[in-house]
Amino acid sequence: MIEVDVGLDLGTFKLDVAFGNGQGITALFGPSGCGKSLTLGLIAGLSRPTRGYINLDGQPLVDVEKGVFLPPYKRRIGLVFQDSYLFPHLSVRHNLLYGRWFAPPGRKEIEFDAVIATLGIDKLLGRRPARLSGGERQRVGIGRALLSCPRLLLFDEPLAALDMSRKLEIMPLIERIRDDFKVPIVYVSHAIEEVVRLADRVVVLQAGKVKVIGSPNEVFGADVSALDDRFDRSSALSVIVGDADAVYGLTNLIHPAGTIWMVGPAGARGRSIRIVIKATDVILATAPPPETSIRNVLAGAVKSIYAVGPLAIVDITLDGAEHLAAVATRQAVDELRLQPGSRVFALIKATAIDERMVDGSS
Ligand SMILES: Nc1ncnc2c1ncn2[C@@H]1O[C@H](COP(=O)(O)OP(=O)(O)OP(=O)(O)O)[C@@H](O)[C@H]1O
Repeated sequence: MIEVDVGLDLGTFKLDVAFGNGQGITALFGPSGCGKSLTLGLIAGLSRPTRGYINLDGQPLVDVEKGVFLPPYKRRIGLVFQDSYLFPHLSVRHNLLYGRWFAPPGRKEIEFDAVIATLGIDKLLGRRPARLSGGERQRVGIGRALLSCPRLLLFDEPLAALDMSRKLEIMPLIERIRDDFKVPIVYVSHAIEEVVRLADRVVVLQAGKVKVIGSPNEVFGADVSALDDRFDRSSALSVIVGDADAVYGLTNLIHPAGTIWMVGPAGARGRSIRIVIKATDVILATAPPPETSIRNVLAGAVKSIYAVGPLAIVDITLDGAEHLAAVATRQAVDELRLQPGSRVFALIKATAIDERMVDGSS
């Protein structure tokens, strides 16, 4: 486990963060320039903090006050970046075996064949990186990091350069790495869908400081004041997969506030998954609508209303206690006479929820 409590003074930018992780994936999330990559660099040992300490599994990696600084190659931390920086003159196999050099003697518990099988890269072993697609390069980069038998994996926007279908291929692999190899991961991203799908806990950074720490549901479903990026707000809901409608290609999801239909498959019936709903995809009503084309009606009560210019963010406590954020015009909020405590029905188009929004992990 990692314990971080560090400061870094770069003159124009000051970083001051404290957080820990557990098993699974801890996401560092926040807007561009908030300090996510700097934090990863401090954990990896690519730069030195100006104050504080970082411990990994109880071992000090850096402790400014005690003058401790373990060099990066002794930390047993694997790195995966947006671009994997594979050695162009080496085959995929030799790039992977390069990662092996960093595994400590007698500690090769992560096996070459298992990594190849998990990442589906057996057919690529003889190729040079120039002949790989972006998604394939990322798989190899992940494999190389994993084969060093790291105590921790750091991912810095690993999917940012990939298109949506490549992202959908790689995300389950990251989940399998978490589940099969049990290596804890610190994952930097500013893509909310990725974070909600992958993260077990989220550390939200803002202007170099930790703003909030919690599960995706707590962080993205919390008070609207928890996140500043208000017009990019989304909520994470935990649902159980119900029946699929093969004729129409829809899947029924069960939530205490109502049933939800989504487009496409969501995996096995009875599975617990998270879905993400953008605040701009939610329409508010004060009574359940009669006949409409809207499939999804979730019941709840207004918790708070936050006005920003002509718009308002309405934070709803759904029946069953999860939160859902909606964006509406202030005019609509006034006409509906919404105020904290008002009974409200959130209408969400089925097309707003699809397989991109589904957590495939559980
Ligand atoms: N060596 C440096 N000297 C001075 N300022 C720096 C240095 N490196 C980064 N910064 C600044 O520190 C801030 C945080 O940078 P960082 O790369 O951690 O952001 P980030 O949250 O990872 O952003 P992004 O999502 O865009 O990658 C930025 O304002 C950046 O300009």
